[in-house]
Amino acid sequence: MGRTSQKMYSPVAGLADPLMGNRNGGVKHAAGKDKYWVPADEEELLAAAECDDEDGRRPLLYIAREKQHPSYDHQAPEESRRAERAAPPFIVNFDGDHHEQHKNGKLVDDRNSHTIQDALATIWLSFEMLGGGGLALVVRPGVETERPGMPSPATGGDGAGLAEPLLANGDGGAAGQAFCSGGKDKWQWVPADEGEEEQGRPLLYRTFKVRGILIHPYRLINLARLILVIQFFIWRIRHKDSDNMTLWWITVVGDFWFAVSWLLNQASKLNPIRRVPNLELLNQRFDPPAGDGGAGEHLPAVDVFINTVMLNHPGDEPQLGAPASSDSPLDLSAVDVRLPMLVYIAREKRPGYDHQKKAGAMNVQLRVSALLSNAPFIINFDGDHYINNSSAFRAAMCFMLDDRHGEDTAFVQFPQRFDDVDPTDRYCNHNRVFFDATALGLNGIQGPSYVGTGCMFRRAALYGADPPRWQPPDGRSKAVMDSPWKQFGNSMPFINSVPLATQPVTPPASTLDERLAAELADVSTCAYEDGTEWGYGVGWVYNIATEDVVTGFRIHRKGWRSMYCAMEPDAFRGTAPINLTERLHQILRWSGGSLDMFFSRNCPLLAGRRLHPMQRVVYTNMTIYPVSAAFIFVYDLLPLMWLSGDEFYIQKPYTTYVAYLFAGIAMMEVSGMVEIKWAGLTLLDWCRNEQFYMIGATGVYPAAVLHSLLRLVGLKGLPFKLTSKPQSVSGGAPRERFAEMYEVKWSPLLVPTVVVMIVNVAAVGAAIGRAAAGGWSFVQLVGAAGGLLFNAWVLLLLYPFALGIMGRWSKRPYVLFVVLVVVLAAIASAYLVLLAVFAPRSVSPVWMERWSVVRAIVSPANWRI
Ligand SMILES: O=c1ccn([C@@H]2O[C@H](COP(=O)(O)OP(=O)(O)O[C@H]3O[C@H](CO)[C@@H](O)[C@H](O)[C@H]3O)[C@@H](O)[C@H]2O)c(=O)[nH]1
Ligand SMILES: [Mn+2]
Repeated sequence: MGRTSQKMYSPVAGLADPLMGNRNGGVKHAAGKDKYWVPADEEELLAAAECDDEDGRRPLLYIAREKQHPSYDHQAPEESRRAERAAPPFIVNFDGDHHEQHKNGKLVDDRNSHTIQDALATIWLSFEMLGGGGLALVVRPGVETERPGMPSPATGGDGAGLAEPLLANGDGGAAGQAFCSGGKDKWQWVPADEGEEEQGRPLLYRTFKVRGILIHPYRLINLARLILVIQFFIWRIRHKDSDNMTLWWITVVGDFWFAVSWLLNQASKLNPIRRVPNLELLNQRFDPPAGDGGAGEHLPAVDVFINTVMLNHPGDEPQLGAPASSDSPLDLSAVDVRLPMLVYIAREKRPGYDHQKKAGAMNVQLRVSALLSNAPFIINFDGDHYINNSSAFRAAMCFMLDDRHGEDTAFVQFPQRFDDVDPTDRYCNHNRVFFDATALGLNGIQGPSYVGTGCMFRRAALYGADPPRWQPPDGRSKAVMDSPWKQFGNSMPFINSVPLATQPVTPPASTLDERLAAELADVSTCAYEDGTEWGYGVGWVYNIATEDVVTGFRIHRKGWRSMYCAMEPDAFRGTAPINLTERLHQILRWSGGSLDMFFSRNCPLLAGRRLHPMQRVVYTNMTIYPVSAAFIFVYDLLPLMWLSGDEFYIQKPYTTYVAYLFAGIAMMEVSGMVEIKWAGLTLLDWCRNEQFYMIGATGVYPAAVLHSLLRLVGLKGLPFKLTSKPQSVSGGAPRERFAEMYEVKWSPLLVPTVVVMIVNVAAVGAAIGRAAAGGWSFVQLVGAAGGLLFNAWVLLLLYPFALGIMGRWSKRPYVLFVVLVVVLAAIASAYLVLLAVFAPRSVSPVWMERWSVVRAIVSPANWRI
């Protein structure tokens, strides 16, 4: 398909000014490659949508830039059009469940609409599988009416809520001050940076620490627990007394591992830090409104990366937006608008080349954007996430541009928040404990880990540069300048762009001529990365299921910091898997990937001294945690003992052992209770977290351990599945709410947890049978009660799992209890019968008498009538 260069840049229907790259004008490409490259136009987009085979995907580049096109909506459902009209000027929304977002008219935060325009953003969409159906992108041009901290029509003239995004009620005032004093739910936090303020430096963000009345008891409890744990081990070693020494050893090792993993997990939580961006100050310093003399600098540019992968979308075809026309809902004639450049990339995929999934797509975006806009900052979103608070980009800028640690800050991570999770959050999709407690602990060290989406990066950090605080005195960053082609590949324009990526303000994007188009095509090929450091030392990291944690780790390892920014309304929101099996596969991917990282050259224990010692502890915990599950699994099966005829004790004196365990667990739980206070969580959030940990620990984490062992001996390991998302169906009958949650999808991953459940229920039944048989001493009774407590605890933790495998029945949870009681009664009586038959002496005479009656009735001798 030869195209003249003139045609290449001519407008196509649906876009006012698209610039399409194709490689035909290029000079670098061997003719043999041609079949992988096609001109990008509308028909091709449609054709590509139908091509969803994994290998041999053709690359596609589609560029629309600047001005004039008011709406670019792939789905263009009537609802979304209405929302567009109702909402203020500038919206970017990319989300798999677009329709739902519009339902309540609450598509995005509608109070401010400047983010993208102010930050001069460029948007890059990378299609893994051009499916369009679930993707909706609405880009609306900004109108010069409102600005954070200024009266805005959308907030009825009260811009205070914008100036202080962390104040839920918008009770503004000087940023940070009101946050700690006025906010009624924020009494837990006090300023921690007063000294810095005195030096008269402008603080683009404020730092808060937990109020002493909470944090001191918290630390004290954990110190006490540490002492208790040490005491416990001394006691156990001194009392090598057990009915079964093998089990004794297993439990000593197991308890020791639990102690270590508890320490790894707890240590990083002791100094939680919250940071609050001061948007008002940012606005004063940068881009002051017209009439202010215009003395301020401009905010740096941001490239916005969005990956989309469509899964199971039944025959949805992308629709390109309607051409701008007279009945367009927006009249832009009177406003000064600048629509960001919009680039669609479907990179080349070719048999024989590992496309490296998301990491591969990110790296192509990194290169293509370097050639077109080369913004010093990048923000990335998964296809299933969208922007919810348009002040978010500016909030991130507060951290990047602050005088204190700004230039050493590689990324600003926002929490992941989710829509359409059932209200009880049955499978802990919200991950509140991580995002509201753990992350704040990391914030007090070197910074939060990168979690894959909703994260603003400094481009140079992704290229492997050293942070200024670790740069050699001669000012040259070795990592970036040494033999650049070996690191970055052969594209000279790309290599030339690298040093410019650190400039605060990016020069205007280059003009898209034929040579550039060829270059863009070239950097999107599979072969481009051959023999380079892409995926290793440069960009997103390859060959791992959790590219996010590793990519963040490599950046921290170089000595960069990161910042955590939770704001209200949530900066970004996304979708989560609410089906049990999907959720388990998700955490299998995470835990398997994490363990792979531990056993790789990116092991945190191997990192150099630039990694903060406590940050090393954090990453060690983050990668090795699945190992605990091996022990948890064994412990969960210990109740099997109840089924054996004889009773025995793992550790004697048994009551002391139980007392230690009880005290240790109680202290841990109390510590958790204090933690939810300062994290602003509910008891339910916390319970769900405990429950889901146990669910993972019984089935998924052991599988992850198995996976890593397979990989260690050179096998392939387990295959990881992509998370499938709740599908939104446009039109038709309204779907059942959370239908996906009630679907039972069998998978081997469910089996171990089912086994643990059966064992524990059976143990309780047997214990009841035994107790009923009578003849127990007091000590035996106490032992039995302790055992029962353990069983009940395990079962309570597995409750959401039980609901999950009940499918639709879980809408009536009482069914579960009826079944439980019936099963327990059945097991208890069966156990009693077994005892009567095989060990009559251990059954009390009363039961034996009854038993003889029963036997007489069922005895064949009496069957004759
Ligand atoms: O071949 C692929 C696969 C995935 N993606 C993108 O990766 C995202 C993450 O996949 P998803 O199925 O949503 O998995 P989650 O478990 O929800 O993802 C979490 O965990 C991943 C690491 O396992 C991180 O990359 C994600 O950012 C993080 O949200 C998708 O939305 C896509 O945007 C691609 O671009 N290409
Ligand atoms: Mn996701």
